[in-house]
Amino acid sequence: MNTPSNPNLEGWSASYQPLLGEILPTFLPAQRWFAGKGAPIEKVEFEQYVSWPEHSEWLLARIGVWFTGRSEAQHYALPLALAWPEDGEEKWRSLRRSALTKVQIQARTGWLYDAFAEERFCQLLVKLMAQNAQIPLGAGWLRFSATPAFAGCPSAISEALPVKQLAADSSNTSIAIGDRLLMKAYRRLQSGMSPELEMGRFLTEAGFRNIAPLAGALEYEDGNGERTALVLLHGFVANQGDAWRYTQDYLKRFLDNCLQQPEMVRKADEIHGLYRIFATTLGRRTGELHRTLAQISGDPAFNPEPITAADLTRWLNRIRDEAIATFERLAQQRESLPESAWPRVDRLLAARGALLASLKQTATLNPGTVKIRYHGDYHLGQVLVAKEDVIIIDLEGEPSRTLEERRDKQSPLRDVVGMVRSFNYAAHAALRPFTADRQALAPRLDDWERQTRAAFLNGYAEATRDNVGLGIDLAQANPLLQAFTLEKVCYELRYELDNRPDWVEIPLSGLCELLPLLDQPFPRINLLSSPSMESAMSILFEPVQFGELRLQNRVVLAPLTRCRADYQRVPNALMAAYYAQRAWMGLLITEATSVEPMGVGYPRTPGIWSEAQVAGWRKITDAVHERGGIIVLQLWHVGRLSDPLYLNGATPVGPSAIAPHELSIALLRPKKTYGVPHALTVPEIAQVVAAFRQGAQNAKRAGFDGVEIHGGNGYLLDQFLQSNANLRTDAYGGSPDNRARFPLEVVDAVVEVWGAGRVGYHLAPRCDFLGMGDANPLETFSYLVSALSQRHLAFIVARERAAPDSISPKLRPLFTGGFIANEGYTQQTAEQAIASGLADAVAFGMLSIPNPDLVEKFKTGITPNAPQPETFYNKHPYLFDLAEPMPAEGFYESDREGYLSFGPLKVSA
Ligand SMILES: Nc1ncnc2c1ncn2[C@@H]1O[C@H](COP(=O)(O)OP(=O)(O)O)[C@@H](O)[C@H]1O
Ligand SMILES: O=P(O)(O)O[C@H]1O[C@H](CO)[C@@H](O[C@H]2O[C@H](CO)[C@@H](O)[C@H](O)[C@H]2O)[C@H](O)[C@H]1O
Repeated sequence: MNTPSNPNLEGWSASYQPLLGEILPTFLPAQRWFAGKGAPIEKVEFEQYVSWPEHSEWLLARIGVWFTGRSEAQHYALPLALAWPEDGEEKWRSLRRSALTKVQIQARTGWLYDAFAEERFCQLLVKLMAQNAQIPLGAGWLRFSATPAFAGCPSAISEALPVKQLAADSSNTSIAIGDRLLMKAYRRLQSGMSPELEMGRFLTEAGFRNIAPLAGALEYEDGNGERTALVLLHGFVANQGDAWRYTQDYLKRFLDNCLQQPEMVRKADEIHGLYRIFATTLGRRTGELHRTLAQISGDPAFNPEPITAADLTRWLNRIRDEAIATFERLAQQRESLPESAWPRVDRLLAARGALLASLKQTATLNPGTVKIRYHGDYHLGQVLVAKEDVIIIDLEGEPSRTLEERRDKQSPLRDVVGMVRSFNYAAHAALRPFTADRQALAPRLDDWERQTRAAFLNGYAEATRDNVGLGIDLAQANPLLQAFTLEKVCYELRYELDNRPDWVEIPLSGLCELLPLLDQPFPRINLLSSPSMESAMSILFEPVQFGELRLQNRVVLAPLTRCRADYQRVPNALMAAYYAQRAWMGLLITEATSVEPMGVGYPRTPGIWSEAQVAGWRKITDAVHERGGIIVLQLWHVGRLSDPLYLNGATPVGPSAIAPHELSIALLRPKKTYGVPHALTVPEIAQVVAAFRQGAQNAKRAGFDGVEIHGGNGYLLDQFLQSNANLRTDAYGGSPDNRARFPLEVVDAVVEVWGAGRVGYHLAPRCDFLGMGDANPLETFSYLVSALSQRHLAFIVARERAAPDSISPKLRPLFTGGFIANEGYTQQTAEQAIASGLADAVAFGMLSIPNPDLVEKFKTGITPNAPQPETFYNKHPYLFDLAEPMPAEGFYESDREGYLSFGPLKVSA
């Protein structure tokens, strides 16, 4: 290490130790440009310095910073200068922000400060560039240079232009030299070709008009000829601020207006005209930037190249590694984040495996575009608004990456994704101050975001349409976009964890919005219809707690008989895929699952009495949990709704020996009516209760989050409850409390296993299912629901189409747990039901079958696919032919139809 030789600086050499030991370790982390925030500093050293010829009080220093537990140091440029009392009060005041410490030199007391705050120092740098000067430093040289663009600013050296440091909130230090030049001083030093210098030269030479022209540079060249950029000089662009500020100001005015003039709300589509013009221009200029960078110039560092399979694999591996590291950090820092962020953090951590797995599928897809040099850290803050146009600045790439990574050619879609994410950031940030009106304003910001995104993409498409390498239809879902979005949001999350922990909610919600996309044939994202903030604000998407179950949203999968298990009633991999696809729903209630062999009444419905069944279900619960979903098993006994065909020749059982009146056996052809059941004796009733208890225990071993007891739809518990099927005269028949005795015994047995907070109950108060009827439904169901409430069950599902004669509104106040409405609901009526207090959540049955992405469809406003009833219960010709051999996987290929495959999912703008 050099030692200072200049006599004027010798005096403060006494300050080195405190400077290195205390002052710099405190000063550095407070600087926005310091990249080592959060890591404990072990030591700081001067690595190189030179005092300036003719200016002995200026020192150009390179410092090294070492961190505890890390082998690699970071290097920074920190030119230093001294100020004395005789420099005057005004100068002292102006330097305050840049001061490091007071120094005592001989008899004088002065301040040591960052020399970029010194006007004459900056002016001298410009002058030396104009002279293409060279100054020896250590074994190398400081090399100053000017480009032809500098010639446009001759006055910059002939006049002593005023120097003004721009706001400190930046990765580097930017200094305006009059209104002619903009000097950007790099702080963190990385040796190698500077991407910003290289890009600036290329684009300036190519005559691209929407950047600030590169005018000059200062580089250090070491003894081996390796260069490090220290300062860049650009032409100054008169501007109205950067596009981030411009957008925030615009949105603040818009939101204020929305509150003051609510009638504007209705006209939201019409009112962003001017902003849309801006966004279109931004898109067009972005496209033109990429077009210029995609020109064949003869410079191998810039020539476009096709994207190869090896590129894709490399990129996706990097995205995966970064995502893993990001999730790791998220897990470590969870506790330090605001508590409101925890549910999202937990959901993401639970779903990380599925998110990462989705990348594998993307690897095989050829995007059909070229790879080129690109901006690399593209967001609204990187664009200056200049008159009616935009100027793109800061072409240095993501500061946290190595120079080589930043100079790598990539898909320009990365920039497109960067800007689209920035619109989302802008909407979230604009909403932050409006805490009291969030609910009302969020949909308005959604409108704005959607319109802005579409205008930007249209502008981009217009500028790149006829370019063979770039012209890609962004309205078409493109799986690479999802991978790049994942990459970008992970970057944002790391950035916010390091710099602005109170902003982490923005990338966290960005990541959560990617989760529902995993279920599509291969992960797809459509920039024109990606999930929005409005959705996040809809009441359907608010989390809710039912007992011990925490639902991420209020869209529940209704239990649906699908007849896809094997002939031994063992759940298979097909079923695992089906449930995993729907893991994004707030709660999955499985298809009805019989607790004992006497409780079955349909072909290929699953059971939960055998070990093979427990193992089959375990695969399903694992698949759902891997995606962060929660799933409860519906425990079932069909009672009299069966046939000896399913029961090894035995007679079905019921409360009384009466058949459902002339009712045909479901699915059986040729048609046949249900027979008269055997009336269960009291000891037999106890055996059925025991079978439910055992089923509940088995469900626990199969990894479920809870169970739902099937007490509706005309099955055994409902047969006991309703007066037209129960003619008993013992303790299980007669009054409502007697008829409810057996269902409640089942409840108590199941609660013993699970605790009430994880048990739900299914009922059908309309009494019109499968031969049911009650003399006084309101009295009967009120009794049962009150009894369930006293037992503190987590939830009930009331299957009853909403109509003037519904009794659900009367039952709802009797139950203190979660009330889930069901049958025939649409998104709109579901929202109304929840908003009016009629329900806490809504279970969707038929709509969930052809729409595994129902939550996403609701969020994006895409019309759900229509149900196809002919495929509900499996159209396989051997449905009833138990002797027919089944493939080892436990399902036929044709079982997929209407179950896992629905053709391409509809995606519309
Ligand atoms: N050529 C220019 N003309 C005028 N102002 C500029 C110019 N370049 C940058 N700026 C201003 O300096 C700020 C920081 O520039 P930028 O290159 O983004 O620095 P950083 O790399 O530190 O983020 C910009 O937001 C803008 O206000
Ligand atoms: O300082 P840089 O311009 O190099 O960029 C860094 O800081 C940005 C924050 O200022 C950060 O951008 C993120 O926040 C923006 C809003 O403040 C938002 O518009 C961007 O979309 C979001 O990525 C950027 O990522 C970081 O590199």
